[in-house]
Amino acid sequence: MDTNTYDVVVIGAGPVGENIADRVVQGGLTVAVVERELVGGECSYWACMPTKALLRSGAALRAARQVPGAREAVTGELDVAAVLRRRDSFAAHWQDDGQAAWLEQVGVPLYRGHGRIVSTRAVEVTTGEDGATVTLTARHAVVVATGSRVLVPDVEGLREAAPWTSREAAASSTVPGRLAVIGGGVVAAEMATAYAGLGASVTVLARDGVLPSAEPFAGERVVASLREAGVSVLLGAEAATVKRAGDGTVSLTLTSGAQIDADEVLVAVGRVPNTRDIGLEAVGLTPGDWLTVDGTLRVVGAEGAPVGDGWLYAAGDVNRRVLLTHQGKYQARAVGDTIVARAKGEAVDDGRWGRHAATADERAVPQVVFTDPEIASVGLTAAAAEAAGLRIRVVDHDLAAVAGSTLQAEDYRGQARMVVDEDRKVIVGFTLAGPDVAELLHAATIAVVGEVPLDRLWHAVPAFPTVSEVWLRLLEGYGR
Ligand SMILES: Cc1cc2nc3c(=O)[nH]c(=O)nc-3n(C[C@H](O)[C@H](O)[C@H](O)COP(=O)(O)OP(=O)(O)OC[C@H]3O[C@@H](n4cnc5c(N)ncnc54)[C@H](O)[C@@H]3O)c2cc1C
Ligand SMILES: NC(=O)c1ccc[n+]([C@@H]2O[C@H](COP(=O)([O-])OP(=O)(O)OC[C@H]3O[C@@H](n4cnc5c(N)ncnc54)[C@H](O)[C@@H]3O)[C@@H](O)[C@H]2O)c1
Repeated sequence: MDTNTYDVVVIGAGPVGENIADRVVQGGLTVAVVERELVGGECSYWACMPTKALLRSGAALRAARQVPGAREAVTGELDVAAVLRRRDSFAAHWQDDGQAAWLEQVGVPLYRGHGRIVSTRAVEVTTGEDGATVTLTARHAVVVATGSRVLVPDVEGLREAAPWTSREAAASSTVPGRLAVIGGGVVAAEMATAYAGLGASVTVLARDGVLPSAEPFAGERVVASLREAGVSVLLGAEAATVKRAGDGTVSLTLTSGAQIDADEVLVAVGRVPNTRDIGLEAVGLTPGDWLTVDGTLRVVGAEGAPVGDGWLYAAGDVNRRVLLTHQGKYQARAVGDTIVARAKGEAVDDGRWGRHAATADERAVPQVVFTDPEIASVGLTAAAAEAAGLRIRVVDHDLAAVAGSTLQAEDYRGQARMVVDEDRKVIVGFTLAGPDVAELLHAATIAVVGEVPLDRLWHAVPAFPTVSEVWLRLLEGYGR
């Protein structure tokens, strides 16, 4: 038997590629994984984990300062070196031995190198700097899980100024004195929060506002608290030119003519797919494009038909459905099980909420933005629900007006919003803004995914005195 032939070949060992391999092995097929950097991908080393570690100490300090008794015990500021050390450990010191060992343990061969599709079901891996290659052949499927990287916009001088991307922001061993941030999305909001907490003087150029795709109150509360923390948030501001001087200072000239000087500039205006050099031309697709997929995550061409006989799949960031680790891993479970089912000639259950469909990607995506306050949301915002043609009713409640919140912290500030589909009497969207609301989100996710009728939710009684009592207040606000 050709030892380079497997049932499935996965290109990319980020969180998504790892989980695809796991499902395929669980299903009794063989699989090989190709990775050119670190097993674990962006999330483990330069995204979710290190950034949340950078944010967590500041959040813990704020929480302690909001509770009399604990407040008095806090006698200093953040220990920056200790925060960075903890971050380093959460990034596994940028070593992937642990995750590579896991692949070995579950019986998945790892090919280290750059993977490129060369023909139907064949992936060539360039394994070393000498250009040595090995070709892997898949009996059933190839899955592209190559993720995404930062988008650097065409701002004059920006590339030459060697800006920070999310990678440098996540992994820096120093805190710049002055940090300018271009962008107002999730990365910009979280990194402005983290670096302000670590002592940097931060300016945010939020051309399109802060967290513009969330409920408006979310962005407003984050802007207010960033400003309270000393961050200069310039709404509507856009960089026109960027220049780094010999002493390292970066000068940004805005379209308004104003100038901002900083020690580093972080660019955080979105992502592009890692598809430039993966052999898409070999299957009639355009290198550099996001991959479009059908309901079972098979890559489709311009006409909407699967590539070839449907042997090519794409999951995670690279298909642009949802750029979040947990949704990518959810897709991984679906795609892994689908490939196994098709290989065994079993029926594929790709109907709405079917075992092989990633239905939640459409209308039930949970996300937590770890700013101050935390923004936890699932499903549609009111604006998105209206744009989707739903007849909705919005119910808001002040999170501070719940017994559990008053106990949680002095001067607790927050807001909750429930978006109800009036025709079906179910929740289609839920957003919480407040300290420590992240862990409240899953209840809302279950209500949205389960399409639990409002009159049944009255029987889901929140414990007293918890912040979850906001559920009762929202139902009372809606009326019985
Ligand atoms: C700063 C930041 C913070 C984030 N925080 C969160 C968060 O808190 N929660 C959350 O859910 N999401 C978060 N995300 C998003 C999350 O990181 C991504 O959604 C997730 O990493 C996508 O996983 P993936 O496996 O699709 O891609 P990736 O993690 O990008 O992994 C792809 C892998 O493929 C490899 N690869 C690429 N091309 C090739 C090739 N040709 N050959 C071989 N290997 C290749 C890469 O080296 C990489 O290891 C964050 C993103 C950023 C930028
Ligand atoms: N906690 C989390 O879940 C988390 C944290 C970080 C990142 N992520 C994920 O990573 C992805 C990337 O995050 P991101 O913040 O880079 O992207 P984003 O899409 O969240 O935000 C980018 C922002 O930049 C703005 N923008 C676009 N082009 C611009 C330009 N030329 N000049 C100025 N502003 C411009 C957009 O209006 C948008 O608000 C997101 O999809 C997000 O889901 C998730």
